[in-house]
Amino acid sequence: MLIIGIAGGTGSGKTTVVNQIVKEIPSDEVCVISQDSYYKATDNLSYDERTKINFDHPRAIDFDLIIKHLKELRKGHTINQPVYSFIRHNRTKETVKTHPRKVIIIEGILIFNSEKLRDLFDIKIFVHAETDERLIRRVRRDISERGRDIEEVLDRYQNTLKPMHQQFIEPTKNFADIIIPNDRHNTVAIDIVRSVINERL
Ligand SMILES: Nc1ncnc2c1ncn2[C@@H]1O[C@H](COP(=O)(O)OP(=O)(O)O)[C@@H](O)[C@H]1O
Ligand SMILES: Nc1ccn([C@@H]2O[C@H](COP(=O)(O)O)[C@@H](O)[C@H]2O)c(=O)n1
Repeated sequence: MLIIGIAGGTGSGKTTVVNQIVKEIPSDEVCVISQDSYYKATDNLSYDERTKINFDHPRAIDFDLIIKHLKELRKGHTINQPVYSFIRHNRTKETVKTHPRKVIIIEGILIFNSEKLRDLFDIKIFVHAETDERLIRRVRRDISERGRDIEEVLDRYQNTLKPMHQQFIEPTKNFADIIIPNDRHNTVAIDIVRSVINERL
């Protein structure tokens, strides 16, 4: 079994890179876990209170549950991965059965922040894109897919996202084995990652 962690700032292209890697691997040999599924449940808060949460700070993430689930998968057990709603800013009641596979990929902005989690990764990849490129992608994606408007995205960017990126995400690039420059679609880097996976399996 090979556990691959893919970190990088919001909009850097983590999900896109994961999809490119996964499409070349038979579906019964790979599973994907998203850190976004593991935002802490906040049923005790009102919607207005939830909109004020700093989602780019490590304390927003249930690292204990991610680590527990990865260890379960490593033992060959199926897990119930939570499902998160960016519209409601909360976990839903649904879960997705995620089965153990030869290759387990986990992606998220803060996954290199926890030492205990980092220690579970066989390969650590950081996806890099310039700040302005990430902001442009984030504006487009959050408006079209996550039910946001331009004011929401820019306020969040200025108040939490940018300072948290500098404090908690960018420094974790130093933990990476491979850094993928992703200002443009980087097919060479994806090919290299695929070869590394094939070699290790
Ligand atoms: N190399 C790229 N060039 C142009 N657009 C990209 C690139 N990589 C990702 N995108 C686009 O940017 C947006 C955010 O990408 P995504 O993979 O969701 O980022 P992340 O998971 O890191 O937040 C998506 O709309 C995606 O299609
Ligand atoms: N309710 C939420 C929860 C998180 N976010 C933002 O999502 C970003 C991380 O997801 P990516 O897919 O972009 O890596 C993070 O920057 C949070 O600000 C949100 O907007 N709303």
